[in-house]
Amino acid sequence: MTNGEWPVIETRGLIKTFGDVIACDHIDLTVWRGEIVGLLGPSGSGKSTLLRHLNGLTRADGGHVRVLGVDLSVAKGRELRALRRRIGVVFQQFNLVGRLTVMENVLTGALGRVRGPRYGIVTWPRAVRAEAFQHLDRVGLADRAYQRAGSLSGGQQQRVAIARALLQRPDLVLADEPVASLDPQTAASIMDLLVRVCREDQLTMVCTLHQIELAAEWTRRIVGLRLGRIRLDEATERLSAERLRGLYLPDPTSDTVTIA
Ligand SMILES: Nc1ncnc2c1ncn2[C@@H]1O[C@H](COP(=O)(O)OP(=O)(O)OP(=O)(O)O)[C@@H](O)[C@H]1O
Repeated sequence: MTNGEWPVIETRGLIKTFGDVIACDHIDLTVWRGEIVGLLGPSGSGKSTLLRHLNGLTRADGGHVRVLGVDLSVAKGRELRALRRRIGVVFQQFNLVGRLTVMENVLTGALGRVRGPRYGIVTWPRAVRAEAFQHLDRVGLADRAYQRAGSLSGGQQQRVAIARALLQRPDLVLADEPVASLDPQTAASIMDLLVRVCREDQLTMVCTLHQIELAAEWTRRIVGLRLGRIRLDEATERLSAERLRGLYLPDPTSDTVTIA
């Protein structure tokens, strides 16, 4: 699919091995600006490894990875740090500093553009504090700004993590199983929030998920991995539940998934 825009993510022949294990096996993936992509596949199929390549945390053994115009096969140092500032990451375990307030956690999202160490909320520029507050409001936690982050529920902590990612003013959001630690109802509300803010801010998102139902409901396109290979890549509305479940069949020889 193309929409006349430039690709935010482009991998060509991406290979990553760990000893005998081929975690990424010739992955060709193009993601266009504004797309909301669900990355599915059984445990060990290579989802996290692929995501780590997109963030420049892992370097490919072969092939090319280009993200937001940066060639990650060669980028390092300042260029890599500048790229990472444009990528908001949302983790399964939220990765907040529990003893700090919600507001202080959100403000760390601006560390890439506000120089110097910061000790306490008032040392941050007023405009950044206002922006952080706006994002807290968007995620529904304006009234919790001065509460310790560690005292919040899992769903609330993930909302704080989303506000922190938004304060980065990212172009791309990478979400690695953002709802895996949450109960079904909270998981749905977090997916709703993530997709809503991405649409509002015209952000591109790649989100690994374990729940087929959530991917079917909240993503526009599903990329399915199995044994390090892309086994399906289609608009979500065209994918039947049966084909999606096929990704998870235990025996590869009985795999009924159509290779895209
Ligand atoms: N640092 C590493 N060292 C050795 N093997 C690794 C490393 N990282 C990943 N692997 C292997 O690469 C394969 C893909 O792992 P990866 O974590 O990307 O899968 P995944 O689809 O994200 O799994 P899960 O859904 O369980 O998180 C697995 O066989 C895994 O054991």
